[in-house]
Parts: sequence; C-alpha cells; structure tokens
Amino acid sequence: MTTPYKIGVIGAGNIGTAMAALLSQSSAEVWLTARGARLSQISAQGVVLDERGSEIHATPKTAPQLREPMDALFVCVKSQSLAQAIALNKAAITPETLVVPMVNGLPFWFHAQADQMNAMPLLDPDGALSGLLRPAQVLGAVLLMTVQMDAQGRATSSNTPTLSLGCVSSGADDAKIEKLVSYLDASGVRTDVTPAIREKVLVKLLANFTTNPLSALTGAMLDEIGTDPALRDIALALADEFRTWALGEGFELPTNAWLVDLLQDAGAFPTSMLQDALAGKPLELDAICRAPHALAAAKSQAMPMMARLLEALKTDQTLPLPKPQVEALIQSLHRPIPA
Ligand SMILES: NC(=O)C1=CN([C@@H]2O[C@H](COP(=O)(O)OP(=O)(O)OC[C@H]3O[C@@H](n4cnc5c(N)ncnc54)[C@H](OP(=O)(O)O)[C@@H]3O)[C@@H](O)[C@H]2O)C=CC1
Ligand SMILES: CC(C)(CO)C(=O)C(=O)O
Repeated sequence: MTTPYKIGVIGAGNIGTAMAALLSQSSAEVWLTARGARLSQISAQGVVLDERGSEIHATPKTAPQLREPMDALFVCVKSQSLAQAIALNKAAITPETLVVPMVNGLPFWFHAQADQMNAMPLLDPDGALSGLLRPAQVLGAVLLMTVQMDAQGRATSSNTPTLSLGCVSSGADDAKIEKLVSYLDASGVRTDVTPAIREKVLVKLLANFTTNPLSALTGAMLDEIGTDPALRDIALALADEFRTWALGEGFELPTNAWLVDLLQDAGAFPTSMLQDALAGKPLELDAICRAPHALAAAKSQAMPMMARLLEALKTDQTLPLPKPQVEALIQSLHRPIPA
C-alpha cells in the first residue's frame, strides 16, 4: 500500500473550512483541526463549502491538534494566533514538511534569508516560529478568496480561490513544492509559484493597511472609502506612508489611482477587520498596522496618519464608533500633523 500524501489544515474558520473542503477533492488525506463546539460540529457533520452555487461536502479527519507528521500544513488562523497554533501542532512538522501560513498582514518571514528567519518581534513574540521552522520549508502565500461562514458552520465563497505561493529563502525543495501544487490544482485552487512573493504580499498589504483600521473605526465599506472624499484622503495618506516604507525595502508599489479603482470596484464590501470588529473579535492590528509602523520607525520614517489611527484604536470602545464620534475622528484626522 502506498502512503497517502497528508495535508494538515489548522483552524476551521472561514479560510480553513474552505481549504479543507477544496483539498478533500484531491486524493490527499486531509486533516482539519478545531477546538470547542466547532470541533464537535466538523467531527459529526464534516464541512460544507458553497462555491458560487455549487456545494462541496467533505469529511476531513478532525482533531484538536495534529499528532503525526504532515507533508504540507496550511495554517489558517488569525495572524495573532499563528505562533501558538504552530507550537500546538509541532508534532505535524518535520524538517520535510512544507508550512504555508495563510494569514493576512506583514509575514513573520519577511526578512528571512538562507538559514536565518530574522523574524520580527511583534510577529514572533516568543521566537516560537523561528525556533520551529526552517526558512526553506516555509512557503509565503497570498490568497485571493472571500469566504464567510454562517452560524451553522457552512462556508460560502464568492470567488474562485487564487493562491500565490513563493519560497521565502533559498534552499527550498522544488520537487516538493511541485507536488503540493499538483494537489492544489486537483482541488480547484488556482495556484502559481512566484519568485516575487514579497512584492505580492506588499501589494495586498497596501490595500489592508489603507482600509482595514479605517473601516474598523468608521464602519465604512470599501467603495465608500474609495469614493467619499474625506475618507479617501485619509486612505491615500496611509497609502503614501506605506509606499514610502516599501520603497525603502526595495519594492515599488502600485499608485493611488490603482488603489482608488480597486476600492471603487470592490463595492459595498466590509474589510476583514471591520467584520472582526462587528463580531467583537480581536483585530489583526500587529500584522497589518503595528509591524509596518514599527519597521518604518526603526528607519526613522514617521507614519503620522497610521500613528493617529492606532491611537484611536487604543480605546476600549465598541467598534465601529458611533456616527458623531466618526465625524469628530475624521475631522481630527484632517487637521495638520504637528511638526
Ligand atoms: N475570510 C477571508 O475571506 C479572508 C481571510 N484572510 C486571512 O486569513 C486568515 C484566517 O482568516 P479567517 O479564516 O477569516 O479567520 P477565522 O477567525 O474565521 O478563523 C480562524 C480560526 O482559527 C481557529 N484557531 C485559532 N487558533 C487555533 C488553534 N490553536 N487550533 C485550532 N484552531 C484555532 C479559530 O478558532 P476559535 O474560533 O476557536 O478561536 C477560528 O476558527 C486571517 O489572517 C485573514 O485575515 C485572507 C483572505 C481572505
Ligand atoms: C478586501 C481587502 C483587500 C481589503 O483590505 C482585504 O483583503 C481584507 O479586507 O482583508
């Protein structure tokens, strides 16, 4: 008997549920981890993904944590839970396992080189990620997919999943990556392997940095941020700050005209951070906002607009803010920044 190709998916939220359902369409043995009531639910009923009207039902193997080595691991938790999730599932990770963190924001591996992770403090606070993972086994990922799960645990995806993968350092095993891509292809996940994964991450992060905290504070949808002059000015000031930092890192990012088109075309879509704010969940502020802000500060580049938004997000008020407070905030964000 041949040994099956084993893929672990950590976290049965929006993305993990969708990935487990899709990957179960290939011949891989798929494991999905969850906790509490969600673990009981997926163990009893499997997972369901509605992909633009066609339903995928799948019954991946389920567990609270993985206890055997995997060929590949997709880590589908929020960025602030990444280190803890990797540590909890370390039995699944051998030096041969490909590990794909599927999280938004600046990745912990962004400054990885050959055999050194050089992880960023805010993104790997206790060094767990650098301690457990070799740079050559980590694949950077940019996932273009919009998934939302209802109270019954049924996930709905409104677009065809598109995934860009890329090695984060030299020394990666191309044959292993090709094999993983063949399972993704068989799952209906359109995948490309790119040498420009850092640039792709920054292009997506440009959109997240400029819209996510602003939407969480104001409740604005993407098209509103792209259309309302007061909100758009704030978003474009944030884009200028982010673009300047990225240029210092060696990456030239798309223009403000590109960003405005993207926002206007997105329609009345709530950012992932606004969705979290509305659900009372913790926000991915470290990976999306604080880490770029801290890296810029380390190079003596101020990000005054982001600093003001982070200050506004420090309060323990319910988000989004009530309308009068939103108006006051927008006015204050338009005041000149003191020298
Ligand atoms: N939703 C989307 O359309 C998109 C999301 N992303 C990004 O993908 C990442 C995941 O997002 P999303 O799926 O929406 O987030 P969710 O909050 O829906 O899912 C995260 C899941 O991880 C679970 N989890 C956390 N820690 C563990 C653990 N140690 N063991 C098992 N499960 C754990 C959570 O469980 P519990 O509920 O128990 O905490 C939750 O079910 C984020 O970085 C997001 O920004 C990227 C593109 C699109
Ligand atoms: C839609 C987009 C690009 C907006 O920032 C996003 O990825 C998010 O909200 O997480």
